[in-house]
Amino acid sequence: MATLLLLPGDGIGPEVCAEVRRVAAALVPNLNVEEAIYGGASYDAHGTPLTDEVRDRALASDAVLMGAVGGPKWADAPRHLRPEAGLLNLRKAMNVYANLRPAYCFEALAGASSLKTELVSGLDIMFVRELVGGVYFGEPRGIDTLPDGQKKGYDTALYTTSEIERAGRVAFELARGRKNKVHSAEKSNVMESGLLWKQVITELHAREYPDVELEHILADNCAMQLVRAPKQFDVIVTDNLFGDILSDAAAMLTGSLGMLPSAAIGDPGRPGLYEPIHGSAPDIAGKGVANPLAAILSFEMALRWSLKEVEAADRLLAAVKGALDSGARTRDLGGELTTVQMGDAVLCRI
Ligand SMILES: NC(=O)C1=CN([C@@H]2O[C@H](COP(=O)(O)OP(=O)(O)OC[C@H]3O[C@@H](n4cnc5c(N)ncnc54)[C@H](O)[C@@H]3O)[C@@H](O)[C@H]2O)C=CC1
Ligand SMILES: CC(C)CC(=O)C(=O)O
Ligand SMILES: [Mg+2]
Repeated sequence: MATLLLLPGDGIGPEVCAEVRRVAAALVPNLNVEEAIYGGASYDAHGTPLTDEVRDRALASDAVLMGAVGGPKWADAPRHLRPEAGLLNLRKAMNVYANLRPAYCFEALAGASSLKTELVSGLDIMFVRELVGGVYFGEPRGIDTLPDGQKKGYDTALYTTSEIERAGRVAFELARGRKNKVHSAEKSNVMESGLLWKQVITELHAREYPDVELEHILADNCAMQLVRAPKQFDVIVTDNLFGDILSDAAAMLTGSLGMLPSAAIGDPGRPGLYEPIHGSAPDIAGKGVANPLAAILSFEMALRWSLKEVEAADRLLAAVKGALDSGARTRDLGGELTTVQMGDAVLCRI
């Protein structure tokens, strides 16, 4: 029996993960769903956002699905003990270096926002965000006091050839099964790590993927093009920081940040880490109004990528589509459904 480890985390994390639990029970009753405490909740209970025990359970499971971590309550915790540090440490420990973030617009939502229907109808972008390197992990970093009393805050943006290559490979492979086009986004005009990124992707493309169309794009232009003409993109491969920001922006093309799931994968055979791309949303936490679809769709990705339950994944995707087609909308989508009611709308179609 396969094991899914649920890490609900903080804020709306437990609310959206409760819906995943209900969906999992109805859809794949033979799946062993376990749960563990993590993030700010773990810091409160154990003094650390990620205990060794939870890390080891994650590594031993078939897939991990987390809600979200963080919030103002832990803003003053030491940097290495903040909930977000627990998340970074888990990603690193699991070595899930490629974060797939699909910005897919359900047809029912294409005309629902203030965005023009023709801009987003049929939108289907796959971000491949490098997830365990770059400026979120680079050393040295810190805040030091200078001799004149000023302070200096600094981070290190660092990539190696192999880190770029393995993310690039995932992007090119994915593109081959899609529209065969990769945009590589960086800032090679101002950053050395960006220059290396461009060189390595260029060489990898020439050597192993000449059949795939490759275009290099500066990350700031990419942000603008995502808003201007998003359907020009198929696969976008980019670093940890730009991928974080560009995918949040693209979420709004799909209707809401509450719609975008993600799959973080590493080497074949290793467990994947699945998470909605949104955070713990402290502004709505505890109100029961969060959109659970990003978490439910992250479970759909777990079924597809790690648990090899493709038929169940297809059924779940159809159920989400059916719910949206019938007009089910949480507040972020302009409706009035609660988190549980949106869960019900999906469940009754499974
Ligand atoms: N993967 C993770 O665990 C992440 C954690 N964070 C953490 O979350 C905390 C809050 O960060 P924010 O900047 O506020 O970003 P956020 O993503 O939590 O929220 C941004 C806005 O989107 C809304 N939103 C997010 N998810 C939603 C959903 N499912 N349904 C409806 N509305 C939704 C929120 O209400 C808020 O107005 C911070 O501590 C941050 O570090 C942020 C991003 C990712
Ligand atoms: C460490 C996370 C809080 C960074 C983030 O926003 C994300 O991974 O989406
Ligand atoms: Mg983010």
